[in-house]
Amino acid sequence: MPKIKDGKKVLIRVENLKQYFPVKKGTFFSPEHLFVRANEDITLDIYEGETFGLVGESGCGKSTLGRTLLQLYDQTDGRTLYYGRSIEDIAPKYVLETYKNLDREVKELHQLRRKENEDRENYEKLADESEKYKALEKYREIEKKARNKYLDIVELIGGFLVADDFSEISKVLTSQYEVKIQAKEIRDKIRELMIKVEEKKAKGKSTDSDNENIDKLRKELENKDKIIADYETEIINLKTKYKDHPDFEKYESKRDDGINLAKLDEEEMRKLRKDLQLIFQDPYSSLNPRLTVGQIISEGLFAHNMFPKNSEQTQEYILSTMEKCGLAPYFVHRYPHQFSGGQRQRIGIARSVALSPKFIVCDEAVSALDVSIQSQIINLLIDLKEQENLTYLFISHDLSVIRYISDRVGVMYLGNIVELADTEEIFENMMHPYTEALLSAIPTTDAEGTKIEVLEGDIPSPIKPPTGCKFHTRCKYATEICSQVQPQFEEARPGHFVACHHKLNQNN
Ligand SMILES: Nc1ncnc2c1ncn2[C@@H]1O[C@H](COP(=O)(O)OP(=O)(O)OP(=O)(O)O)[C@@H](O)[C@H]1O
Repeated sequence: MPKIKDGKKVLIRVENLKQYFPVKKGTFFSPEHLFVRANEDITLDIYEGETFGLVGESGCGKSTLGRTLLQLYDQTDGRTLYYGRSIEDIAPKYVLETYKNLDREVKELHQLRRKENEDRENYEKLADESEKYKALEKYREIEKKARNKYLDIVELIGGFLVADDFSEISKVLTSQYEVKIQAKEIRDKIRELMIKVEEKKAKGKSTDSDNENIDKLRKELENKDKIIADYETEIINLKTKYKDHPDFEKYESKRDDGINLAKLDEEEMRKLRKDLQLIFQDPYSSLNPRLTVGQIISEGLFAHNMFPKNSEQTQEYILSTMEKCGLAPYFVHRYPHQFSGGQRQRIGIARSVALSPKFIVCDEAVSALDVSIQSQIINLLIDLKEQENLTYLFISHDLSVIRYISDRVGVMYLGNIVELADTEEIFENMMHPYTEALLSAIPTTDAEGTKIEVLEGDIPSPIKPPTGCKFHTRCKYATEICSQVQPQFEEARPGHFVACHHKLNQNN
């Protein structure tokens, strides 16, 4: 069940996301362990069916964010929740671990809460401004850690969090979940066998034994579902024990069935790969030159057991996907080198779309193409989004493309999203000085002779970024506080988020 916010379904929720890359510096005898802080403290929701545009100067961390959401990197910290499938469907093991170790998990949460309180009191006591700023940063770090831990637990157990003793709760939740994992494995097996049956049918082979196996598995599955329902009754009964606690409802309402992508193991993530796709900038390097178009598109279909090999049904599906992406049917046996850049990008798109994904990261997907071809590919992406109910994270340094395609836009600077709002709101009523500078740097025809403002100064190093607001070294509005305190990313107007001590256009 997808999460609903402001009447819209959330597909991906990112909270306090961090992605650091280690770099070694220093001398041989005293190596200094440093990190490129490519993404820092990113919090955002991506809604089902929207195109979320991401802009910012080169190296600010756009690609890293796209790839981290897809878990192509092991994220350093934070939560990435996916609502496109149910927990039941994937039955990830991390849920079982949480249920099994509830007691320990909740103890860790209490420890973090104590530390958070200590750090807050310490911060409130300090008089010296500079020390106070440092203490505030420290307190905010621990506050985030405690919050993430709290959500990791409460989203899975809800009102049970009020309990003093978790042994009974842990036992019943673990027992039920173990059966859910078994049920999920049976469902996977049935799906695999059904594909096998289709393949055998296409070759004219007998499928009797497979059909028998499928029937057996279906019966087994029915049994498992009954056991799950029995445990559910037990869980409901157990809840009555805690229902009168004053905090029960508060915690119960925090239940959430988003899949925490960062906690999935490789095999679980592999199953979700078909949902979460990436379209690259360079169509040349992303296609295997030794495979024909048909093979390129079918590779994923077979890997994910979506279609039987050698069947007419599969061929028809491949041809219809090609047609949707503007590729003629006779291209099916051709190799990538026989196509132009735009056509190759269409092949890359067809390969992704064939998997019926839910979310696609388009990383500079049109940047390598001629301008005339760019608009064809952008329009193809828009059409596909409507037809297939897709959701895009559209990364581009080209502001006019972003404005054209995006429903909402996030502006990144040195690893942080500094502003986020509806597209027109960003372009007409930007509140962050960086957005203002970025937008005024758009090359425009300067007919009235107005000065075109270009962002001055080099981008600071993401290894040792400036303290406080990272943009303060280049910001014309910066004051003392900007160099000391990192501004909070807050909702300044409905749906308009910004992290700045001196927000622009506040009265618009
Ligand atoms: N795998 C990696 N290992 C180490 N550092 C990396 C890695 N990937 C990216 N970085 C660094 O992280 C920072 C953000 O890079 P990223 O490619 O995400 O930026 P970008 O905004 O997409 O830039 P561009 O528009 O130039 O692609 C850069 O400093 C980059 O050098």
